[in-house]
Amino acid sequence: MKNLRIYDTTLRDGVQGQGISFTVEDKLKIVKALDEFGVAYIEAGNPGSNPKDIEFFERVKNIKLKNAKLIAFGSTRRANTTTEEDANVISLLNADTEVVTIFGKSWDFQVIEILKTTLEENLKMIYDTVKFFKDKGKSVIFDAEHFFDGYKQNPEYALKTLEVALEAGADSVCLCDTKGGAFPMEVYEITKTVVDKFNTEVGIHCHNDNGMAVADSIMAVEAGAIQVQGTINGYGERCGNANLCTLVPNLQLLMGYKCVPDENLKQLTHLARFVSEIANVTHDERAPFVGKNAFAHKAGMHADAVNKNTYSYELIDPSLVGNSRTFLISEVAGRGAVLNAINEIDPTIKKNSPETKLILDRLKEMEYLGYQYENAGGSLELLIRKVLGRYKPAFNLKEFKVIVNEPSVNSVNSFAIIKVEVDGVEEIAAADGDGPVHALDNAVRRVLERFYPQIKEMRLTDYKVRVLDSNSATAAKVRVIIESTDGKDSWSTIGVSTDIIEASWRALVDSIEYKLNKEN
Ligand SMILES: CC(=O)SCCNC(=O)CCNC(=O)[C@H](O)C(C)(C)COP(=O)(O)OP(=O)(O)OC[C@H]1O[C@@H](n2cnc3c(N)ncnc32)[C@H](O)[C@@H]1OP(=O)(O)O
Ligand SMILES: CC(=O)C(=O)O
Repeated sequence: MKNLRIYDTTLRDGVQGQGISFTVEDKLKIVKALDEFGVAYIEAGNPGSNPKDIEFFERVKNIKLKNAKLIAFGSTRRANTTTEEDANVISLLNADTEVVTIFGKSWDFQVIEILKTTLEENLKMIYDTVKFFKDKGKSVIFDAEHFFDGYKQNPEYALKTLEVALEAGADSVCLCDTKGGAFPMEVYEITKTVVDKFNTEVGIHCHNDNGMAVADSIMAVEAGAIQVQGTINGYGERCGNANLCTLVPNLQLLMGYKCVPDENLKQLTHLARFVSEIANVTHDERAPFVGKNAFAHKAGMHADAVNKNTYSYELIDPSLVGNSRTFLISEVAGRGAVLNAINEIDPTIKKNSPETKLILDRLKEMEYLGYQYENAGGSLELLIRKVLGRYKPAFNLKEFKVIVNEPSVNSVNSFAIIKVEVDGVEEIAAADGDGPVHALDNAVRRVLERFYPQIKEMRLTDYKVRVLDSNSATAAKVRVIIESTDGKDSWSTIGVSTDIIEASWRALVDSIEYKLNKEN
């Protein structure tokens, strides 16, 4: 099994992505998590860029890393100056890391048009900067910026930049598809040329502008690259960098390369979510391997097959990357899929039992009316209980009234009055609220708490409304989904109606009934 070195740049190229910014504390937490996961290198910032990164490199010295080497990143010296007087170079030195990564231009067009210097001076900038850090005892990785674009237009010059970096003592060279437009077959060919020509460790750093960063990185590895750069969740400049959460499982579990210790791979889903959480970015649930949907089976035939043998529709055992399998129950489900949910309530029911068919038919009728059970597990459980005769309504609604006053007084504009009956006893309560649904929620709790004090433990954590047929304008049907928790469990319930208050009421009743039924 060939060992690869995983080089994470979430804290450097990752923060070049739109919307991504970490505090020093965030960076320290992510460094610890990446080190636990077992990456070889953590490129953690650009000390020549900002005071935050300078503070980070000062504070990170107090953290003892078990697996990873920390890297400070920066450019070659500027044109027509010396390394000693270049502020970026000096900041990089002051970061005091054992390894530095220096990026320099490998594309002649960029040298002329962007650096506005000569091809010869660019080679000197690379040589001087690498040599400067080697003389200071550092390990140096040379990131050949725009290497693939450069190679396609002027291969001699692109190769020369690598040669100069190696002559100056660089310990490895990394080929960058900086503009993110390379195709996998050309990455393979060009990387192979470099691997065959130079006796050094070759790395790959791909951007995703044409959507091929992961494929490109894999082809570079196949051509002999052993250092693989990328970011957690693919964050990075423009369309992002090669996503390590996709790359690592592909390389290690499907292709047989060694990236991190096998047992550490189980941390991957947690790591991906942890970084999303810190970045304050909604986690991509469709992400391969680490998204909630990566092992979610919805089509009836798929769910049936997975129940028989998981190999039928799963690339890997989800637990290998710390993820888990789910079955989504919907109108495209078959008996095999609903059986899993039924068996949680009654394990004696079989796929061929008449109840299974009755539940499936009821589910499909309700989805036809606009219900969607895959995100409403609480209501699904109640539907199953009702068909199985394992449901006892906690109360009967006698009536409710909701009054909306405009203009509102002190932002309270709604009142609700409700009458219920529990075991032959009728009770009435009234409450106000910030809107009609809030008032109704307050009133129903107030009246039911007299019978069921445990309702006090419950609170709503989310309320979503979706218009199902917007072309019916204000007569449109709406779907309300409510999420609730009692501190121990969380559950979602659904209501559908052309009247938003009625749809909300149905979701609210299911939420309360779910709580009371789960305790019986
Ligand atoms: C492909 C990559 O992702 S490489 C990493 C890029 N990362 C970043 O740019 C983030 C950090 N950057 C920064 O904080 C700032 O750009 C700084 C502090 C480094 C420089 O800021 P400024 O001095 O104000 O320059 P500015 O950002 O406007 O322009 C970039 C300068 O770097 C030069 N430059 C660009 N690439 C290189 C290189 N490989 N080697 C040397 N100089 C370079 C440009 O020619 C330009 O120089 P000029 O001012 O003489 O025209
Ligand atoms: C170095 C780097 O981030 C790039 O070339 O994309």
